[in-house]
Amino acid sequence: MTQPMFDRIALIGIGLIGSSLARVIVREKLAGEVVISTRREETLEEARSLELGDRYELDAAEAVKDADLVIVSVPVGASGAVARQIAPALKKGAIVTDVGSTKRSVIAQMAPELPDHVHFIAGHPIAGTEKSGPSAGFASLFEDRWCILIPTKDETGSPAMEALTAFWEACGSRVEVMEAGHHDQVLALVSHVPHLIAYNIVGTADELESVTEREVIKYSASGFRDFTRLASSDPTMWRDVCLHNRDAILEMLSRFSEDLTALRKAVRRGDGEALFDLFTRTRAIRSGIIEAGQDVDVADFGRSVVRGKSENAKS
Ligand SMILES: NC(=O)C1=CN([C@@H]2O[C@H](COP(=O)(O)OP(=O)(O)OC[C@H]3O[C@@H](n4cnc5c(N)ncnc54)[C@H](O)[C@@H]3O)[C@@H](O)[C@H]2O)C=CC1
Ligand SMILES: O=C(O)C(=O)Cc1ccc(O)cc1
Repeated sequence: MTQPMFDRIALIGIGLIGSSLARVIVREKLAGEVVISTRREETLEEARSLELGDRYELDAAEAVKDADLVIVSVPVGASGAVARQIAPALKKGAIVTDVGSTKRSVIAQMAPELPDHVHFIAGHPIAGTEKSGPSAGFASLFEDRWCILIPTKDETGSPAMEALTAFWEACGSRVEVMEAGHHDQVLALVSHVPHLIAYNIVGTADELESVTEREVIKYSASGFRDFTRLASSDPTMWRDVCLHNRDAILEMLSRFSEDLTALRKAVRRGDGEALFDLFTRTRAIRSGIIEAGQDVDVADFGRSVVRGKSENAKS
């Protein structure tokens, strides 16, 4: 029998992401033992009844003892508290990582709490759904998805970095290394602001007195349905994302508002040429993404979009 990649993996937080990791770790036999910890007893019991791990601990410090890899999968606002809790129990040489949707804040919260004798490498799988909780996860979630890693200290090219890269690749992902600030800008544009737009449009529909709820349900075409899917995402997770990537989100929202004002003006003036030009440009971006399939390079996509260009997809 081949050796598992890690003797013991501790998963702190067992919602959509933590439980998907648990499932793929078991399927791919990536750990000798999987230890699961979460804050609430009911959630831990749910994980136990789903048989997601080998051991279940309410105390996160107990869970990380002797673990070679610790993956923190909690709402980003709880990262500092979790790091503080686990710090005294971490094994020398352990790899500590996370999956949070924002990176500058998570690193600022966790790095000062963790001892020098561990390797802290922040992470973010760009894979998810609008669902949450232990039963929402599935083993194939990370397949053909990008996972962004952000080495802290001098982990670039280190054995820990190589081991974590190999771990994500075994989960089916492609790994890209990125700087935290750049990650936060790119994700503000391609994920955080789109979620805010969805929350906003669904909120607007909810408040519009001239349109009944029945009509919204009855006539919603797939475009609006897509918004309702995003807007049903977990409120705690998205509140934390907004609070912890504030600057980048505000910057992208300003750009968005400016462009929306220009679009509004084109509609008001009946400027068909401006509307046609914009719709042609955006259609090309979509085709580029589809043609490139999973070959879209997240960093390139982000860089070009953040720069405001559309040469985003590798062909
Ligand atoms: N949902 C998604 O599509 C994606 C989420 N992420 C990130 O992954 C992280 C986890 O998200 P999900 O798994 O979707 O959330 P979830 O709501 O499904 O699960 C969160 C888990 O964290 C636990 N938890 C909350 N506070 C805790 C604390 N103080 N100590 C210990 N456990 C605590 C909860 O009990 C639950 O088990 C978040 O940081 C999110 O930004 C990253 C990629 C995709
Ligand atoms: O459900 C969707 O469409 C998503 O966008 C999932 C998602 C949510 C948050 C992330 O940080 C990454 C992926």
